[in-house]
Amino acid sequence: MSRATTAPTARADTGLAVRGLTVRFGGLTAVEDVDLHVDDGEVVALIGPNGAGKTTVFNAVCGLVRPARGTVTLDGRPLGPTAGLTRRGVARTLQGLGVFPGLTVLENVVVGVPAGEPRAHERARKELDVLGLGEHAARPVGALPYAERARVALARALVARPRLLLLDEPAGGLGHDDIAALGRVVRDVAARGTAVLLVEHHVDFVMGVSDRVVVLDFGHVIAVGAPQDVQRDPRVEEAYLGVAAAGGAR
Ligand SMILES: Nc1ncnc2c1ncn2[C@@H]1O[C@H](COP(=O)(O)OP(=O)(O)OP(=O)(O)O)[C@@H](O)[C@H]1O
Repeated sequence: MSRATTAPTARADTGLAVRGLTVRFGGLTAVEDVDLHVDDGEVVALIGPNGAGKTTVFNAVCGLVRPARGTVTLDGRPLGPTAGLTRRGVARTLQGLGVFPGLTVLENVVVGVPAGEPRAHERARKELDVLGLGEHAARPVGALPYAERARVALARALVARPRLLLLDEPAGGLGHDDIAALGRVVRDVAARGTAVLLVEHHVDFVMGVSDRVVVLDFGHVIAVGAPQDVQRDPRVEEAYLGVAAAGGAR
């Protein structure tokens, strides 16, 4: 059995590669020298206790924060600021979903089709059907329960047919059945060759859906490995799972 390790999985020329990422907010070093890699067709979860630096890494990948040091590349080319993400085949969902409550379900998903690509409405309808939202197409998103709104946000990301999908706490606020359904969707997306990076607190979801788990603590990677190996790693138990068992936050 392989053990969880802190060694980077280094293949910088395909997929997402984060190398030596250091981000500072004034005098605070939020993440330091973080390496991670997400290959095509792979689901990688970034976990860690509150304040470990997960969102900071995610935001650096999205171009929302500027690293003090390090690089973020997709297929060997630097990932630029947010505006360039769609062109590079990157789609993401955000905590709080970011859907437009006054627009219909269909309109929200049409927004996700990259500008200039044909048959936007047809594509959006297909995506809604795949995610079981077809019957809600004409309803305002604001009228839907949270779980359906979360699926609209996911549909909007997927309709872009991303080659890299970034999910920020996708299981947050969902019940057991919706989390199971989300897991199936994420695995289907990866099976089509998409690289998936997710930040998530829900340990069972992470363990069920991920090929690899990267554990952050105090801004450093403390373990990388298959979910079952990471789960047994004493450093992780101490830093994260033990904390989660004791109540979630430190
Ligand atoms: N914009 C900011 N300005 C100053 N400090 C920040 C900023 N964003 C994050 N931090 C700090 O950086 C560290 C890492 O925060 P981050 O939000 O990345 O952690 P996290 O693992 O995502 O936490 P959580 O699970 O609570 O979302 C924390 O100490 C946090 O207070």
